[in-house]
Amino acid sequence: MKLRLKHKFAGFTLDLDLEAGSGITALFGRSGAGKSTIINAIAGLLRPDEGYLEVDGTVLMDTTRGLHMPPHKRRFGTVFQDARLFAHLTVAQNLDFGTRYAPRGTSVPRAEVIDLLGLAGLLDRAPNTLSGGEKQRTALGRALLSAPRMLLMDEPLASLDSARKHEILPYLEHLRDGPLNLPILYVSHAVDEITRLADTLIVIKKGHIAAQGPLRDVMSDPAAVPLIGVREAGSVIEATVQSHDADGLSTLRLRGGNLVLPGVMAAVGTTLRLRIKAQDVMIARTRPEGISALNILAARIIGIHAGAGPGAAVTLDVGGEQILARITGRAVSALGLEVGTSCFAVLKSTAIAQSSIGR
Ligand SMILES: Nc1ncnc2c1ncn2[C@@H]1O[C@H](COP(=O)(O)OP(=O)(O)OP(=O)(O)O)[C@@H](O)[C@H]1O
Repeated sequence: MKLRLKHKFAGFTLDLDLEAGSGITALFGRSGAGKSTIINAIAGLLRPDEGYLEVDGTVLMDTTRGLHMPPHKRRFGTVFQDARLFAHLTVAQNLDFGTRYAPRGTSVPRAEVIDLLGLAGLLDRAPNTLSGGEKQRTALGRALLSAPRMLLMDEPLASLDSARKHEILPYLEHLRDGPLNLPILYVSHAVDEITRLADTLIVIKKGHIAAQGPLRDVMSDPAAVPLIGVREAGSVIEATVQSHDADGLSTLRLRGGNLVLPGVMAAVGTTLRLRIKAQDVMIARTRPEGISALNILAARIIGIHAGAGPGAAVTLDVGGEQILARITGRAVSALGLEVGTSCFAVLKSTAIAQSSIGR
């Protein structure tokens, strides 16, 4: 789905062309970058001084022509930070409300949505008896049942505590990978959430697109480090669980070797995505010995990007997989690192947090 969006307010302008295929397209950016305004503008909830919105060649809004398609006709399903359920209706009745908005001739199988979101046991409950995660699942179900052309989600997990967040993430992964094939535009400022969920990443800065592309490409692009934030930046790689070992560690196979990590819950054979923060990767010219770090991967340097400060982002090729390391410029000089240098990436087992492991 292609969107062309331009909205002008006093003191703030949104101007972007974005493309979102099926799966999750994450909108990421600093506070005030314009992420929520983009969601509200697409949904039709704003009255800008000047505004234009085109979706797959159809103009939904053009203030120069006095055109402003109302929100319910735009066919976008919305889920916000607060679930915004109808308090006087049960979960089932809230879901009915979604169905009522589905355009004639379209329908999303209700049983499938209830099953996908685990709502079967909650249907008779009132919203004030639900946990935060259950409320969000209901809001998501209601949005899905309106048969939207796209789902707009604005920080849907931001008001949940960490346990509730981890309870709902698998539902979002199933929605992403499931049969509904719905494009989802997903706003979050949490990098761990985005690296778990997104297929495509769009970084917003001051109402414009600063970077966009497949999640793994943007995350491993050294130029994107300042946009993501130096502490959060890092590559996303795929690895397959090979064994769960007797000492509580698990061995994962990636293209360029094995990783040994704690706390991996997935079954042997499962392919997972892992975020490896650039600041957790060290580089050695020769294979280190007598070192406690269990993960030592043979690598070759394919890019060095000096930062504005003392840091440098080094892109490593590890068996065809790109891993980003953030080290100091001083270390780059001291080790004589250049593009083409063969080296070793060194990673502590505990460097990859449970929140950085997704399906
Ligand atoms: N109706 C409006 N009139 C004028 N300025 C607006 C209007 N709506 C939003 N803005 C401005 O747009 C900018 C972006 O705000 P927005 O809430 O979209 O950012 P955000 O990226 O979602 O931030 P956060 O992560 O903090 O929610 C802000 O400077 C805000 O003041």
